[in-house]
Amino acid sequence: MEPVVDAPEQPIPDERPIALETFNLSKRYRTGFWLTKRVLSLQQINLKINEGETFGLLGQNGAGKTTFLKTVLGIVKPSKGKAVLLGKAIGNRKVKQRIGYLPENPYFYDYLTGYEILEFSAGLFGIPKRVYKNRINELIDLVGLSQGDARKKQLRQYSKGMLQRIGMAQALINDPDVVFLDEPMSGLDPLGRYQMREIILSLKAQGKTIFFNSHVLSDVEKICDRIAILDKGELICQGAIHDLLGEAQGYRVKIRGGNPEMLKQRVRNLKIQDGLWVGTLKGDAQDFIASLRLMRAQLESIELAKPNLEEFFVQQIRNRGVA
Ligand SMILES: Nc1ncnc2c1ncn2[C@@H]1O[C@H](COP(=O)(O)OP(=O)(O)OP(=O)(O)O)[C@@H](O)[C@H]1O
Repeated sequence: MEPVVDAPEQPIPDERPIALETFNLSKRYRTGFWLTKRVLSLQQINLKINEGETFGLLGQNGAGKTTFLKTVLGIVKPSKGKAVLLGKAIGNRKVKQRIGYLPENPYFYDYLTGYEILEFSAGLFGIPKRVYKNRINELIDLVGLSQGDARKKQLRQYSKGMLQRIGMAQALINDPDVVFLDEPMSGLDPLGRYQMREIILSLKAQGKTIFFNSHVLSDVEKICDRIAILDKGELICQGAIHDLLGEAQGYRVKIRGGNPEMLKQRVRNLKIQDGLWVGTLKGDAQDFIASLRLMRAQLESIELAKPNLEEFFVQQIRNRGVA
């Protein structure tokens, strides 16, 4: 009789259709007076985002986040590689009808009022008046500009936060399936950030695919299903936040006494807290415990700790010896 062997556990495939996929997407800018200098802003990026997913692209200043976004939207031409958005190559007109985009620093005709700029955008999409009248009112409400006379004010009288909100409304005028947001929280005060998060979460609840660039890692952690980190144009990791943080977990220790130089060799982010050394173990916990006597240290506590996204981000960048 054949021995019964348990089938190996297969990962459950994600059945959702792919909203965006890039294949070795690369961008090299030419700069300098004679355009002889080259900046490699994106290096062979392979990224996949499923429909209905909220995806955050993280990276330091100049990492290539905006370049990535502009490249997949067809605003910037890739030097190599390709991207497929909603099943079509970059620049497809029908696809453009189904996407919304909030640039990092949106430019508006600032003599138009909030209502007029939305009317103008609706016109660009060919949305009939009977449809856009209601939609504009709903959007003005959604982005929190329905109070007072904001809709009637010219945009030159808007604050940075108000401009960001009207930019968000503009990005949603065509009721897009995929929304691209470049630093949507930038320039917002804490209440504004909270409201922007709520708007993004409501779009997520409607099943829209949301892609956004951000520096504000606490927001990303609250909103995103998956993230990727770009560093100097290279993708250094991507995955579900839960999985990435889970893999990066380590032991957090509290230690009494001990030689700080020796402790630093074994404990990351070592600092003093309430008279104890505190940090995260670099290597094996058993080895560390065995070496405590040598370091003249006493272990007060040891616990499994998941880093938050900010710690994870810093760790990833440091591991590349960049930060
Ligand atoms: N039009 C351009 N011409 C030349 N170089 C450019 C151009 N746009 C961007 N770059 C360069 O490409 C690199 C990536 O820039 P990008 O704006 O994509 O980064 P980012 O991650 O969005 O930065 P930030 O967070 O500061 O907005 C930088 O070195 C930048 O100087």
